[in-house]
Amino acid sequence: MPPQSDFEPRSTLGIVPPASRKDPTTLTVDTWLEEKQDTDGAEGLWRIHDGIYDLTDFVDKHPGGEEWLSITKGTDITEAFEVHHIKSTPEELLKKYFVRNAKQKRNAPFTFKENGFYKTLKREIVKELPNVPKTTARKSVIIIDSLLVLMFLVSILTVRLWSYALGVVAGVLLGMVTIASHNFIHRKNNFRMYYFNFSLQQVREFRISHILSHHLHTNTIDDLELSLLEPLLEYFPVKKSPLKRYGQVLVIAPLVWLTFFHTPFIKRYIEAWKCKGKNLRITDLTSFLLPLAMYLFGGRSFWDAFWMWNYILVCGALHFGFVGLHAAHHHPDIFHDGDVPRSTTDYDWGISQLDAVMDRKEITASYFLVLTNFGDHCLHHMFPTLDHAVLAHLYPLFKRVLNDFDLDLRMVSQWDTITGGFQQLVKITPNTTPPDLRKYRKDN
Ligand code: HEM
Repeated sequence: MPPQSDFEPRSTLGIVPPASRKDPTTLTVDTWLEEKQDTDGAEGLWRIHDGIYDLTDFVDKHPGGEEWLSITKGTDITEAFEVHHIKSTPEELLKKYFVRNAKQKRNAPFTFKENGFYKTLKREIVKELPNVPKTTARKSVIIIDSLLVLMFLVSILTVRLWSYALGVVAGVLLGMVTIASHNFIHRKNNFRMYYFNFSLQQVREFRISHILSHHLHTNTIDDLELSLLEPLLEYFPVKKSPLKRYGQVLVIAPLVWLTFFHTPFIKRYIEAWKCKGKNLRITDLTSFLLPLAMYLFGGRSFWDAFWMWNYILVCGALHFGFVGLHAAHHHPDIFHDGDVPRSTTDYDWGISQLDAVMDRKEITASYFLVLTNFGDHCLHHMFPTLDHAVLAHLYPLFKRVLNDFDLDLRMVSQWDTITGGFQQLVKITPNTTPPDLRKYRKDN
């Protein structure tokens, strides 16, 4: 493993972060992918566990889409490979592309042992899936499509009636559509994933920062969703002045939520100017369908529609930012890199997810809330290609496997994750013991 440099926090998991982690002026999803090539020991090809694979001839044939493989060339895709496939066909196919054993140790301590927690749970899920009614996933489609239509109608009415109150409703609908579209981004390309672009964010960037980084190395120094918030919001338990600790909670956090949609958009276009548009996609144009409809059917000038669209974006960003950052990952009892981990050499990836997630009782109780509030978070992290409506059927089985391994899914209240998020922001002392999952057992 390459030596760790002087980053703060030093990863207690032994992960070497990308070189530009501490430099917000250069850290982007693209520099992260590029710099992973220096730390992952993939020898210019694709690394899975300790094998090097040449997937060049397979990239265009990949049933999940070409993009997943083309953007990850030169990196370690172990976790991505393990969690995005439910059946064993990809493993069989992979053998054909083996080139040699890797020379370097993996830059992460996560393992997927056959009899370990994650692989056992996956095998049980494969057995259970045929019992889930085929029509289950339709529920998600009906909800997201209805929300989308409502969002367009309310946004147009916001301009027609020139109502800032209605703009707040349109913003909340935009936030909900954005969150619900996340259910579709983890799979092979499909048109509903582009609903995400109405928020000015971009599917391609999200697939890197959220899916390939945050989902796989959650709350570690390699989690781009945390690094991209720094130095404004620091969720890792690092040294901070009192001004910074409380300033983050009272002033900076609300400002970050308000600009959650505009900031990545502006950064993307600054980057596009530098790289001659290589980071842009024709599908990004979907972002502008909402303001176009507001202008065409709103009955007011272009600038009026433009102004109201931005107002709706800010309201939607506030909703999305607040919900997203208080959904599941931040609480003093949740593992953040810098805390003492469960293991630095043989850390079952599924257990690392249990350590980095808390689910919320009120949200899990309603499927509408699950889809629009990043619910069923732990199961979704572990099986991201399964529709959220399918995940709802898997809880009895999940609980059984958890019991067999004497593990727990921490179920808390929404209030706990909101207050926990703020407590984590002011926290400066790392936890000296690994997460105690049983602490919340009585609440289940
Ligand atoms: C970065 C690594 C990879 C990612 C993120 C990824 C992602 C995906 C996704 C999202 C799907 C569609 C699943 C769905 O919509 O239900 C898929 C399907 C598939 N992938 Fe991959 N993949 C990766 C690497 C590979 C590799 C290396 C192979 C084999 C050499 C492979 C073989 C397959 C096959 C055979 C399917 C269709 C069958 C199935 O879903 O089990 N993938 N992949």
